Amino acid sequence: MKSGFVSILGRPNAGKSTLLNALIGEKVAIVTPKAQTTRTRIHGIYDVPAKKGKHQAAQIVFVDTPGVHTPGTLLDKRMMQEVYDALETRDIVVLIVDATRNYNLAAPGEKPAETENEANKSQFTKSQKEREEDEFVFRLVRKLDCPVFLLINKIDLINAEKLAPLIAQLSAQHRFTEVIPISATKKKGLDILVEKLIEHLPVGERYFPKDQFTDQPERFMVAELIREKILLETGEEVPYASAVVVERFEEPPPPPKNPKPLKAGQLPPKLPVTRIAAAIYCEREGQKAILIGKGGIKLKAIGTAARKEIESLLGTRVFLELFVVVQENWRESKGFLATLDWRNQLEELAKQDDEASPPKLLKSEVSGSE
Ligand SMILES: Nc1nc2c(ncn2[C@@H]2O[C@H](COP(=O)(O)OP(=O)(O)OP(=O)(O)O)[C@@H](O)[C@H]2O)c(=O)[nH]1
Repeated sequence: MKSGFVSILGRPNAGKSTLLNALIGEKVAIVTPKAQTTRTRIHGIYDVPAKKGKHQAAQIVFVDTPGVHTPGTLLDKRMMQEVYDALETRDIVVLIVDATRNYNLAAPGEKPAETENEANKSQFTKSQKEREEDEFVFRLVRKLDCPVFLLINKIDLINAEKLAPLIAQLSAQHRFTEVIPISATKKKGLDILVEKLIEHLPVGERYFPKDQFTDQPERFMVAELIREKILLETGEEVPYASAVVVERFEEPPPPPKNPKPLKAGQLPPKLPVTRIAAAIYCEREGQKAILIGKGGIKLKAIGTAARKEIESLLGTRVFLELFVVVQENWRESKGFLATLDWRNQLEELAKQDDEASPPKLLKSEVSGSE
């Protein structure tokens, strides 16, 4: 069989996480219309059976990455480090671009052209920044020594006649191994993508068990689902200044192995309950007030929406308690950012298990529960 790592690279909002979820067929990464939704590398594992006349069996480990952007805060720098790490440990890179955007790129090796709209300073800054970031992404892929695919995403949103010039323009940026137009939401072009990826993957054994679809443990997916609802429910700077840490995750006891058959008219027993407490961190009192909302209405909306999804993820009922904590300037705190990293949290939990003590609760203030 074939196996290997495929890193998904692109600007914020290009559709990386949507593509990952579409390929895996499960919600592995959260998706929102807001840029910079993804903050860490996330592995989605796709075990593909052989298809006669098309491809052999394969295990493709897709690595979703944060969107490539100019770092402002220390958090941004860490997000970009996640991108670089994903580029180092890969067999293939897929660069995903948004077909609805305009690309005004300098040719490889050429100095970027001057921006056209100097009269409108805010417009200037935005388009200049976007162009610089686009050019940076293409420079990144030009340094790679592995196959790089260009995926032109969101083709469901553009007129067909726009596609050929876009392909021609972007193909001039690099000698891409494949250029494939796709729609991640409509699942268009994904079969050919998988087929071509398998063609270019090395021969090798599975990296993960056959039935595993992500390396991300449940409790961290739970934290991400809560963060997704914060992103969807709040505006302005709140989504970017928020972080979620699951502080308590109490699974119900396993169901009896040989349950008694139900008697006529007897209702099935209620699903067991998972008890979860999570802290939502923000940077300022004002953000905390927004997150809680008048009379706790916002926190309740976040909790309700998150609970529903967590229940379907875990297959149990869920009691979800949310806390809002102000941690000033956490995006610039090296120590705090390290504790947010779920891989570090896993190590910490493993240590606590060794010492047979209950999971440590971070200091937090109770603000609402669902
Ligand atoms: N119409 C359409 N929308 C898409 C498609 N792919 C993604 N989107 C939308 O684009 C937005 C961004 O998608 P994400 O998957 O979160 O993008 P991302 O590249 O992971 O974003 P970051 O986490 O910011 O790096 C969401 O609103 C998606 O629903 C597509 O093929 N067609």
